[in-house]
Amino acid sequence: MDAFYNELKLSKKYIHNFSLLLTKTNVSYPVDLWSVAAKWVNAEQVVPKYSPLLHNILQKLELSKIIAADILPKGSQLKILLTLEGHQKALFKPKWYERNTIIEGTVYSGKDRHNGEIAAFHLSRLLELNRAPIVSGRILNLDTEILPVSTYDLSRTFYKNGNNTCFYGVCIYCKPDDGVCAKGSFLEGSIALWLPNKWETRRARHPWQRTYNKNQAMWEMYTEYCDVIKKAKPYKDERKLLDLVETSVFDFLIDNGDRHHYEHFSHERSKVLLIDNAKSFGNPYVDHIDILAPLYQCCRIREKFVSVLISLKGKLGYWLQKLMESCSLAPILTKDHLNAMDRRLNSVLATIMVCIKSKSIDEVLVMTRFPFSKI
Ligand SMILES: Nc1ncnc2c1ncn2[C@@H]1O[C@H](COP(=O)(O)OP(=O)(O)OP(=O)(O)O)[C@@H](O)[C@H]1O
Ligand SMILES: [Mn+2]
Repeated sequence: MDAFYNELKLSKKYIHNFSLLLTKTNVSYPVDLWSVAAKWVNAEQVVPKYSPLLHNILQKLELSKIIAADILPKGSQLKILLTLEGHQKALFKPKWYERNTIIEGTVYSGKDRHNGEIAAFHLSRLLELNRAPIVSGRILNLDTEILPVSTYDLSRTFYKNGNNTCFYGVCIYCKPDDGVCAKGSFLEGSIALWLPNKWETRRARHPWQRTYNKNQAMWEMYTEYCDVIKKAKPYKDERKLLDLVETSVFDFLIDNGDRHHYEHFSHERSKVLLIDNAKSFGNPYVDHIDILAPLYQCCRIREKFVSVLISLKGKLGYWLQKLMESCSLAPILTKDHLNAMDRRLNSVLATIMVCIKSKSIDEVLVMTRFPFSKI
């Protein structure tokens, strides 16, 4: 680690105290936790850096009474839009795979990994990005908690397979012969807190989007692709590009090669949000280095983010596991997935080193701390 600090000429005074992320409070007075979470949201982040009430909000997601269940007419994957007591919306993504299932094929193969959605939320905190909606885990009783409060559009997709309750929902890829089945009535999944309506989101095509077919995308053919993107309108202001570089590191660590679009708030200073992280943790023995293309093609990255990465070197799996320990569905990731993240983090740091060696440290690291720019 010292070698990295020395080589990157970063000051060691920026020590990141990851144990503060584990702080919890026992609130003995009534607090409207949904309002607390709503007030956390601003153009730059969805959760604060340290939030002792986060644990209470995660628990509330796990335990709140469900007052309505509906389809979400967006996206290609099966999910349920829930309304929880207190009129809080939440998005449920069902479990399709066991924790140790290895997804073979392309980087975007397979169905959603609900545990990946949970792990990604905690990783976003650990990396101090704080831009992923709050996600916990929950086991739903489809027969008693969902069906009685379901809209017709959702309930008409329910069916039985033996003793198991199943449904196929409404989405681009949702089909009657491709439903998900509970064990009896019980279905595990991730549950994400819906962002407040006043924070309107916009969707943009990711410049490093895959073609999802045998043809190569522009970014796969031209090593100078970043120079073209830098001149395009949304990226002339470098902040968005630096957000996408951070997103690429985040996605490489979780092995998400499916960020075809990204979302941000309509607010002009909005950072890129980390919504939809479920196509992750498919195979712990494979690293898809091309997910890092925004990093190695642009060779620009915020220095503050690099200092977090260095502090996590060799400890990323350990800390992530610690943050996820109190989740009701723990363990969330197998040891192999946690190890894979540490291995991938080393590749990220090596990539940054290569950038610095081929350019210069000042060209690669973007200073964001006072008294530097506001990027
Ligand atoms: N927690 C949330 N708060 C607010 N909006 C959300 C939240 N989660 C998802 N959305 C919205 O719902 C859309 C669909 O969700 P998501 O991307 O997770 O589904 P998907 O089926 O995997 O989509 P795709 O097929 O595009 O990959 C998102 O693009 C976003 O606009
Ligand atoms: Mn998706």
